[in-house]
Amino acid sequence: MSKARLVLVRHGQSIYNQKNIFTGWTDIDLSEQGIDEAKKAGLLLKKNNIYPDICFTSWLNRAIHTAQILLKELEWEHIDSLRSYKLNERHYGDWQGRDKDEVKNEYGEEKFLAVRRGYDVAPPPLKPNDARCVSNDKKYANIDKKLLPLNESLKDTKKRVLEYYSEQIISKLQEQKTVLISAHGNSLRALVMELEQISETNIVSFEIPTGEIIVYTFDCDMKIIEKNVLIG
Ligand SMILES: O=C(O)[C@@H](CO)OP(=O)(O)O
Repeated sequence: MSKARLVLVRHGQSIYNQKNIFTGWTDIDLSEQGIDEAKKAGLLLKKNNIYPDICFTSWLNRAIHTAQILLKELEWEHIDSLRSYKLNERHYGDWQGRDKDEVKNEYGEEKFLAVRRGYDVAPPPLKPNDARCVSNDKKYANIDKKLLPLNESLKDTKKRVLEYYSEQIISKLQEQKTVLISAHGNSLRALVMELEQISETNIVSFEIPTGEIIVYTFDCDMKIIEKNVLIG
C-alpha cells in the first residue's frame, strides 16, 4: 500500500516579495521570477515522480497560480483543488503594503524580528475602516466577520491553519493519499511548527524560501517517517 505524503510548496516570488513589501492578505500576484519558480517546482515533482492526488491552496492568487502552473508543468491538472482562506498568509495588519526596511527603521530591529519571525507578537492592527480590510472584499462576504483578522501573530495563524488541516487534510492523508498544499511563508511555517514540533524559540530561525518544496512521508499511525526538501 502506498504511504501518505504531504507536499508543501511555498508560492513563487510575488511582486511584493520582489519589492521588499509586507504582503499578508494583500492579493498580489507572482513576479516573472515567481512564475519561473512555480514551473521549476512542477519539474522537480516530475523528476521525483511525485503526483499529488489532491491539491489545497489559500484564497490568494499567488498560491493559487503557483499550484496551477506547477500542475500544468507536471501534466497533472485534473486533480481536485480545494481552497480556503484559512491557508492564507499571516495577516500583517498595518504593516501590509509597507516597505520592510522602512518598518524596521521605525520599530527597531528587535521589535521588527519579534513580529516578523517570533511566535506570539502581532503587528499593529488595521483600523476597521481601513481600505485594506478584507471585510470590504466581496470574496470574503460569506465569512463571519469575526473570523476576518485585522492583524495576526504566528500563533493566531497557526490556530486557523491547524483547524483547516485537521478538518480537511488529515483525512486525505489517512487514506494514504499524496496531498499538495500551495500556501505561504508564514502559514506553512505555522504548519511545519506543528508537524515537526518546533519550539517557539526555534521557529524564529525557520524560513521557507519562495518556490521551495518540502515532502513529508507518514507511516500508518500518521507519524512522520521521512522529510525531504526537494532540490533542483
Ligand atoms: O510579506 C509577507 O506576507 C511575508 C511573506 O512574503 O513576509 P515575511 O517573509 O517578511 O514574513
